[in-house]
Amino acid sequence: MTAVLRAQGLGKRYGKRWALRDCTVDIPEGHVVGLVGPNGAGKTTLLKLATGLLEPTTGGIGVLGGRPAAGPAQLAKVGFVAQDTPVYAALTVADHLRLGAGLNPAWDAALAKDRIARLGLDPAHRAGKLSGGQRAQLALTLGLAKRPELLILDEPVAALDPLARREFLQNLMEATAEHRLSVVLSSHLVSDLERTCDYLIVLVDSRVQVAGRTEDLLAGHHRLTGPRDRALPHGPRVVSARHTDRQSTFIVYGDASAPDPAWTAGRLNLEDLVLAYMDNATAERRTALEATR
Ligand SMILES: Nc1ncnc2c1ncn2[C@@H]1O[C@H](COP(=O)(O)OP(=O)(O)OP(=O)(O)O)[C@@H](O)[C@H]1O
Repeated sequence: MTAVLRAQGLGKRYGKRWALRDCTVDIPEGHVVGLVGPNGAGKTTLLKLATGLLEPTTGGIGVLGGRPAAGPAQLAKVGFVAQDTPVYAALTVADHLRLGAGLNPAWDAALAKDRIARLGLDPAHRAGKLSGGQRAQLALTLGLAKRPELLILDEPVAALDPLARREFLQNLMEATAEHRLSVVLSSHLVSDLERTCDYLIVLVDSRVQVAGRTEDLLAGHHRLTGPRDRALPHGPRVVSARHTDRQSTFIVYGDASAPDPAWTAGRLNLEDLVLAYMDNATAERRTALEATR
């Protein structure tokens, strides 16, 4: 199966500071991939490397078997909606659709027209006069109507109200099922990803913390709760640890069927899992900082 995105030792540095480092992922096609992480984690950097808007400092990245932005055929296969959902302020909604039709060989005029009508956008309206959310919807319509094989969306729902957010994510899932579309989208909101994404990448402090199919990740991680003074069973890898005076709670990856009855194993939801990896990265940063003092 073709990898929709394959990165090997990928890194991007600005001056002395790494925006992304040691990124090795291999994402199969046909997924809605959620890229989640806090502000400044490196999400936009990874997405821009995938679209060819940035060149790597180290390593390499392949998208749908080609080099990002390598030529017209590669450009036609990948749609990208940037974080600020750029549109041309002086052009009308209809102008944007005409532009899309002129620039994209696989343009789906019916999809674009239908989506604009369903959103209640006036084709004669100038884009500069649309609300932030309406501009985002216009940019997203252009991305979908391009009929790419891979649609890359940087924070696509940030400007949308809750109803529009749910409808857009629903549309995305339908489009992936109908048109062999793969999607990579970034978000801060795990609740959005939980409903939509079947593949997850957690990025914190410029490094990929974990990546994989969400159902595999959820099946493989557990919460182990037990007395503070009791040793943790051997086997599973500890992702994060929290302690009170009497009790310890570990998020672990691996077989958590502990023979010691003092430990209780529980399942996680996606938010617990993401927060555990963020927690872990924060604790590591704190330890590294303390070591330099
Ligand atoms: N052009 C640039 N010059 C210098 N540093 C940059 C540049 N672009 C990004 N960075 C830095 O690289 C790091 C990663 O930024 P990036 O925009 O990829 O994060 P992000 O996860 O998308 O954040 P957010 O969720 O806030 O959009 C940050 O520390 C940022 O300050």
